[in-house]
Parts: sequence; structure tokens; C-alpha cells
Amino acid sequence: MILQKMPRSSRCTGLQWKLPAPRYLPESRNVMALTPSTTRDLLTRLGHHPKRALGQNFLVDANIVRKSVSMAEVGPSDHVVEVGPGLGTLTSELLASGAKVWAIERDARLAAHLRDELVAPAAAGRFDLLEGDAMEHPRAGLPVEQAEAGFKIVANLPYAISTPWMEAVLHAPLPQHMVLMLQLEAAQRYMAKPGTKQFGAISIFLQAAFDIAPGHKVPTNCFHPRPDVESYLLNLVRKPTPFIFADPVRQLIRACFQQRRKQIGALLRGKLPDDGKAWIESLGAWSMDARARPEAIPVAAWQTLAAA
Ligand SMILES: C[S@@+](CC[C@H](N)C(=O)[O-])C[C@H]1O[C@@H](n2cnc3c(N)ncnc32)[C@H](O)[C@@H]1O
Repeated sequence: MILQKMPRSSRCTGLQWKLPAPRYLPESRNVMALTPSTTRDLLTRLGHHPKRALGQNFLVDANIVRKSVSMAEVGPSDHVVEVGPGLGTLTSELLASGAKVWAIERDARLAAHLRDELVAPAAAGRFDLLEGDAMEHPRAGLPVEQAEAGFKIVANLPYAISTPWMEAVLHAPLPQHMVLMLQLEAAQRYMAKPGTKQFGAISIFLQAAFDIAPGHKVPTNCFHPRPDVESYLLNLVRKPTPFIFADPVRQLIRACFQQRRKQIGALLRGKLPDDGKAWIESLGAWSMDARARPEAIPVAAWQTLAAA
């Protein structure tokens, strides 16, 4: 499905975004407006029933699609990773921006559809599709040299893998920018501040490397079929000096949050050569001591644990 003549007004209630003009793929072979009914028709034509296990809730709102691409400021020189292109809705808009897209899709039927529809002359050489599991290829097969030179990620993620996938992505080389559709609850955990119930290991790993730019709640009627949960479009911009936690430190932090009501002094006993005493002393800079609970300790303090 190639998008054209997208409606300017959002079908989703409550969203008042200033939108760029729609962009088109000039050589489209199968022109179709993006609406719930055209999406249903396409699924019928493909004989495809959305799979709950693969989180197949397809975007049916052109404004959200355009907004995702414009939030990531995608342009012709960009290399963009997309996880789960599905019917190719977001992919088409990414390609229309002139970017090179590296996508990974697990569903064989959808992958075949994408190969048929998106290897259009307009996108020739700019669409690289891997059929497989994003947990095995979190960057969709983007070559390491290209990843090091710079890339972005724009995706409507399968919600079931969002956190382990995010953990995998938070290793070097990091994307410059990520715009991700997520379950609202997951987004709230990623954005959580210390001292809140949602603050956890993933909040620390993510916020050490990325600044959180303004995002948006997305209503369930922007998808077909409608998901049971609320969604959020998360906008993440890599920090000028991003911090990446080494795996052993991540394990230690995760272990601390598994007993989040315990005091940090007790949690680190036997886990570090000096039982973490020197690091705990350094928590004084944040007016904390051995009695602090993991959820109260700020991201900057956790970063110094790497040196302990
Ligand atoms: C929420 S849908 C998004 C589809 C499309 N991008 C859209 O916005 O309409 C998630 C997509 O991810 C695919 N998917 C699910 N698990 C996956 C995995 N482990 N690796 C790669 N793709 C996966 C699904 O088949 C589906 O196409």
C-alpha cells in the first residue's frame, strides 16, 4: 500500500497538531488513502487476519504517520530503522521523505506484501527489508559502519517486545533520534522520574542516553484493530554526551530494582568489593545515604556506579 491523498484532518479525537503537507511517492503502484476501511479492505485482499501475538494493530491515521516522521525530522540523507513495518504505512511516508529505510518484519505474509508493494521505482535501493525477529536484529540489519555514521529509528513497535528491544538498542552505536509508538504504560516507565512508582532500571538506562522531547498520547481509534491499551508517541533525542551502562552494571541495577523497597546499603552488600560503601558515601552529594531506596536515586548518581 502506497499512501496518497491523505486526509488533512485527524480521525483521532483530541489531537491538534500542526502538520506538514502530505508527501507522496510519485511512482506508486497501488495508491490508497489511509483510513480504517481501506486498511480493512487491504487486509481482506491479502487474506490476512491481524495477529494479536505479533501486536498487529495497524496505524489508520495519516496525521499520526506524518507526525511520527516529522517529529524525527527525517530527510533525504537519513538512514532510518523501522521495526515491524506491517502493511507499510509508516514505511511509505519514510520513503517519501527521501530517507533510506532498513526494516525488519517477522510476519512472512506481510513481508511478502512489503516486497511486492514497496520496491517501487521511487524507492529503488532505498528500502532494505529483513524478514525476521527484531530481538535478533534490533537495528534491522543496518550495517555497523552506517550505524556509527548516524541513524534514526521510527517505529510503531509490537508492544510485547518494546522493553527488551529498547534494552538491546541502548548499546553503542546509539541512534541520533527515536520516535516510537508504545503502550502508554511502557512510555510512562521510560519517562519516569526518581521517587515515582514507575521509575526503574529501564528509565535509568534510557534517560542516561536520551533527552525526552514532547510526545503525544494516541487514542485507540488510530489503529485497526483497536488495541486494548492506550498508546503514546515517544520522542527521544540522543544527548550530546550519551552515557551507556555496561552489562554487569545493568545487571546490578536491575537486581536492585527487583527489591525496590529495600535500602541500597543492604542491596549492595556482597555485590561490590567494598559492599558499595564508597559509592554510597558519594550519594551524599544528592543528600542520600545507605538508607536510600533504589527508586529515589537519580540517574546521574546511578551513572557514577559504573566507576565503583
Ligand atoms: C503495531 S504493528 C505496526 C505495523 C505498522 N508499522 C503500522 O504502523 O501500521 C507491529 C508490527 O511488528 C511486527 N512484529 C511483531 N513482532 C515482531 C518481531 N519480533 N520482529 C519484527 N517484527 C515484529 C508485526 O507483524 C507488525 O507488523
